[in-house]
Amino acid sequence: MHYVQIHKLPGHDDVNIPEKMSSSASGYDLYAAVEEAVVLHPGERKLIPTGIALAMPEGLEAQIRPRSGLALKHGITCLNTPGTIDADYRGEIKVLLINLGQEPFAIARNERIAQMVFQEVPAVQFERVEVLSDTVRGAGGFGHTGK
Ligand SMILES: O=c1ccn([C@H]2C[C@H](O)[C@@H](COP(=O)(O)OP(=O)(O)OP(=O)(O)O)O2)c(=O)[nH]1
Ligand SMILES: [Mg+2]
Repeated sequence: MHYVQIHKLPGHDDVNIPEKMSSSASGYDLYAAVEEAVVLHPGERKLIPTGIALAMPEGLEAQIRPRSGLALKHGITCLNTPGTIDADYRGEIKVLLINLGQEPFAIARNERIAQMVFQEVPAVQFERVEVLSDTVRGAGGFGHTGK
């Protein structure tokens, strides 16, 4: 179990903190902390506040991912998916939504707009070499193994 500190930003006491909607869900749903309903017109993108900030242990990150229901029914997704929340970020978590659908989409306060998944992130140290080890794949990629 990892302990993550959560801070509710002033004026957002009424906004729910991220929540799992089933006991083994991967994602904690994020709630919109918009003051009043925000409309995303087709093709439009907007940064939606969540009213929360986190302090997680070093070695973790949080990913902001779309909700599939919003994507399927309304064409609403995260433009930068998965969004990266760094362990040392202390600002408000925001969600960059885009409307890829054909109809305007309204986001109300306390509506679930995306989900946040925590991941362990290994630290690496680069070791510069002149030659890399051989593999069967080698430099083949981008469809090299067939359709
Ligand atoms: O969907 C997102 C993505 C990022 N962030 C915040 C937390 C993250 O730690 C910070 C920086 O994100 P990122 O590294 O993706 O953006 P950048 O364009 O590289 O900005 P920076 O130069 O600040 O790292 O912005 C969010 O709140 N929501
Ligand atoms: Mg960055």
